[in-house]
Amino acid sequence: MGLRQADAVNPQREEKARQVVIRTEQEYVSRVYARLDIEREEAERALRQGPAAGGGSAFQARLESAVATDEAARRLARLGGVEHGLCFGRIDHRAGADGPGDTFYIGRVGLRDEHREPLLIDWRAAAARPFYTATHGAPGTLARRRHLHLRHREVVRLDDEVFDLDGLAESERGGIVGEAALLATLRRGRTGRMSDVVATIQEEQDQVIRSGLQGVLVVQGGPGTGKTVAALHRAAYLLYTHRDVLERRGVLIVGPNATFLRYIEQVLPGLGETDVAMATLGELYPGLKATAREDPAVAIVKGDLRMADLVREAVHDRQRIPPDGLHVQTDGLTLVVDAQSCERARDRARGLHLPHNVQRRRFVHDLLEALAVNRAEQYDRIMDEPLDDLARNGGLPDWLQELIDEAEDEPLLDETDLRLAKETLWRDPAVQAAINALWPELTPEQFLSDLYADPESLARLGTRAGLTSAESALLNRTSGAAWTISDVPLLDEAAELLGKDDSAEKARERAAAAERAREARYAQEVIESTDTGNVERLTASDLISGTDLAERHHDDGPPLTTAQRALADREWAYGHVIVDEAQELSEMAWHTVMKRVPTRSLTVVGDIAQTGSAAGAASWGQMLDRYVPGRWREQRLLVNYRTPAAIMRVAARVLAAVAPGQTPPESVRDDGPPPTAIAMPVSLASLVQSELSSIAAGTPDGIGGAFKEGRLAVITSAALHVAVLDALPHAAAGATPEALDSPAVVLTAEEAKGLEFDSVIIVDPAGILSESPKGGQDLYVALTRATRRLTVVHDGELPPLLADLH
Ligand SMILES: Nc1ncnc2c1ncn2[C@@H]1O[C@H](COP(=O)(O)OP(=O)(O)OP(=O)(O)O)[C@@H](O)[C@H]1O
Repeated sequence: MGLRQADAVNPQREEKARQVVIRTEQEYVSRVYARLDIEREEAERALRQGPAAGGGSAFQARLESAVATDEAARRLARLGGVEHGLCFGRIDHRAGADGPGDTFYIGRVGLRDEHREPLLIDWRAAAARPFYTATHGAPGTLARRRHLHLRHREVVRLDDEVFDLDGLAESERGGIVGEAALLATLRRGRTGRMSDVVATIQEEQDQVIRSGLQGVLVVQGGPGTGKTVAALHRAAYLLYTHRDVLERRGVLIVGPNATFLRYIEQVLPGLGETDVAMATLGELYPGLKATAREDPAVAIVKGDLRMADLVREAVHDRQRIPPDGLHVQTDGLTLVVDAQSCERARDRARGLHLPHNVQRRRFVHDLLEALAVNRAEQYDRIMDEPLDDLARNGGLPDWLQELIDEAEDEPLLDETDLRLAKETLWRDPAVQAAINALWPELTPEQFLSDLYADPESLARLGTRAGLTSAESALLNRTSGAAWTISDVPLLDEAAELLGKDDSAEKARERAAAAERAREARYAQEVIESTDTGNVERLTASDLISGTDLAERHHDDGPPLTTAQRALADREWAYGHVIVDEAQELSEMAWHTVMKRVPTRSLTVVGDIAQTGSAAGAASWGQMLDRYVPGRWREQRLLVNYRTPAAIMRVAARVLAAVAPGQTPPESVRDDGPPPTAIAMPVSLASLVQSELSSIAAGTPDGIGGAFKEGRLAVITSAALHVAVLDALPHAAAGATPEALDSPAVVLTAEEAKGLEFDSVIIVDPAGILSESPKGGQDLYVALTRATRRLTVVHDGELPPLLADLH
């Protein structure tokens, strides 16, 4: 990692030199903050004042106001998020023959001074890259990398890595100080929220973060290797580097659950990005928040790709032909359309290759036409009856016969007659009911609910989709049961195949489109002519397109961000999608995710060894080859930044049993007490109390104080869950976003996924192992959540996998 302690040759002289260097850096950092304040004030003023008064129409005034407000609000949001640790690094390039090398300060945003000279380089800019990539073996042109540690706006410590002492100017050679910045960061107490690591990104992570936008990047890494945190920094980097595409199309981050999203939600704002869509899998179908649990056996079936065939078969099955033709009673007549005509209408509608509800319009029209013609024929026959009698009795004069013959050559209904007849028929509830029974208009929810509740259809259609009868039977449930996460891809698939008959809506939209295009053109002109002051446009969130703006401000009400619009639209195509804990996604879930990103620009982050979901991935190829055969690239992260080595040694034995091919990541931390095992009976409340005291006692932060932060989790088997909760009345229960704020929380292994705690108490490891087919993975996840302390509480013998515990 290239971290190096300073040699303390003469402590007094070192200290003095250190103080001088800190003072110099303080001056610079104060300038940077002063600049930030000025830019914030300017943005606030712009927001308060709105646009300069000008002539023009009311619309023009509204739009100008919108442009200025939008611009200022974005600047403020961006500048507001970067206060903490604004400037965290400095790089000094080697001096050359023509003079001293360049020095750059690296920070969360780019800032320029009043002369437009760079004051702070955005960490994502190319000029900042050596800060992350230089190593002692390959320092490039760097002479030194310096980490600046701030408390509020005060410089409290510096960590230097010197690559080339000769390459530094004379005045810079003294005062090389510091403890490894990375280790200092890692030793901090947990706060219940993930924070960004922009100051200490490691080289292997930097490669992930700055990997190209195109294609599928898989980031495979063991627990604590920084997959999540690297993926979030990658989102910020991609938005910065490809803002044209990504700001319009948006970036989506898919996380395993709402708690996890809450856990990571501060990272992107801290990096100056506030406009990224975040959703759980259960939220990918707009309007639904599916959280209900699914039986693992059912989840396996629902996650299988054959379900897409079942949904298709079931949609087709709702397009029916009456074997004896259609018979409808109306106006005292029985109208009839024979089976062949119904079949022709169905095939014609299907031939459109459009979604069910859209094809239905064609089918309804054709059947109404057939009914109208049949009605006209019946009327015709009734009218003709007296004449037929006359003809039979030979009483029909020649002139009348001629007239009748001529009329027979005419169509029964002209175009207008036909349209009116269809309209009249459609108003008759009996006609509507008869046609709806053959080809109903369906919502995805109604459709899927009906299907689940119909064992006969499930069995029949399941066979066509390649399901066994046992698998089909597992899908059966009562109508109205709560939606589960495994239902979401099926609802999504149904929505895709059913579509919406939005012809009326479309007509209205077309009428409005011309008007909007005019507004967009004008908005673009306003943007181009708006003076944005001297804030450097360094982050993606600063720019908005004219079309965006016209759309945002078209309706009254609060403007929508790209992320908000994208999340509300099932058919939104994102510019990039990041999937975290991606090993948990089923085939059907991938099917849904891939629909959201037709360009296949994805970052897939996970650990195959941690797959806990019954329908999850056994390998990345199993899930991805179908969509990007041989075209996904994999990057491995090999260093564990979370779990101390002593705990990881215990976890490694479990890993060897559950995923023999996988190597555990190497722990960068080697601190903390060895993990321990305690046999029941034990007072959980006292144990929790003493663990909380241990972590509150704090780890020195290297700055001089002790952290009052620190979190504890009790991870338990389902069997003992209730008993553990009873024993710990003050602990938060379950993975709720609020639980993150509690010092102690009781979780299952599944709920603990992706999270971390200073101290972890695992209760009933044997229970965790036996409760699910992937119990080994669950135990591995539980063991690797601790950043400092691990205690295992067991009943009876310790499982042999944990024999290494004291
Ligand atoms: N470069 C870094 N500098 C400082 N801290 C880091 C760095 N990389 C990772 N960390 C810290 O290590 C911990 C683990 O990171 P993260 O949760 O992203 O790992 P993960 O690979 O997603 O883990 P898991 O698979 O167990 O969920 C976090 O506290 C994170 O802040």
